[in-house]
Amino acid sequence: MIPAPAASPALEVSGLSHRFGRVQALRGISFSIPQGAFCALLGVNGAGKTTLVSLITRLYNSSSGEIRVAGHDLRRSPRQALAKLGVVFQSRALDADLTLEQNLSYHAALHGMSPAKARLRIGEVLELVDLAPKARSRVATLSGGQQRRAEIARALLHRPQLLLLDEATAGLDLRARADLLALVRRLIAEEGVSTLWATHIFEELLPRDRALLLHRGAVLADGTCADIAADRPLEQAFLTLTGAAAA
Ligand SMILES: Nc1ncnc2c1ncn2[C@@H]1O[C@H](COP(=O)(O)OP(=O)(O)OP(=O)(O)O)[C@@H](O)[C@H]1O
Repeated sequence: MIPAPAASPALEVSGLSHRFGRVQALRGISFSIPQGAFCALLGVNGAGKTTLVSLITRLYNSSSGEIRVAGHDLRRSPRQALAKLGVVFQSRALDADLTLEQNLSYHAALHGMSPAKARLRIGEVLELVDLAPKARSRVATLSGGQQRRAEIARALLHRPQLLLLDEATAGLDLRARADLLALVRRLIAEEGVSTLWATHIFEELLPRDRALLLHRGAVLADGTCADIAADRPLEQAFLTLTGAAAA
């Protein structure tokens, strides 16, 4: 294995394509996310967001192109690349009948951590997501927002450099959404974790946030929300851009 250069971007995607039978879901897309950055992934239904997330998590193999996580090529060094990746899926990955601590111990063991290391790290991640007092609570007894934070704690166990969140705030109330987003922004600032955040909720984004707008499998815009919005509300810019591209 060739060691990754120290200052590699958290994620580099180049010339990535994928097709499902006759449907070309991604058409040679390229972009990169530097270390310690937040990037929103936007696009109408069917734009290719889930396909992109599935290729980065190696659920599917791409037909062509390259994905590098923290400098590690996902095809040639999958173990090293995936070790740098934490994922929060839309669906739940924690067992609701077990306590938070039991769930995290199980996932720490999957990452090959010794019980002693796991205990330490579980304490750290629960502090990070403000759930330390809930360690012995069954996941089923946590609120929706707490459960999403617990999922983030799970995703952080192995100290990833890139956190991938697929509509992590879907179904949460306004307060829980704001708290979750504040947590992710704190992780970026304090832990240097980069984030790719797939969302349909524009109010979550700040003008300075980077956004990648996918449309029909291609990158339609890549820049700050302020640049993409160009003096319009972001939502209106999104509708105009995707409408014009569809015409
Ligand atoms: N398993 C599959 N088999 C066939 N076609 C698929 C499959 N998964 C996705 N597609 C097609 O690939 C294209 C991209 O879909 P994808 O799910 O990546 O979009 P999306 O941006 O995630 O949409 P949404 O916001 O609805 O989740 C669409 O045309 C979709 O119909």
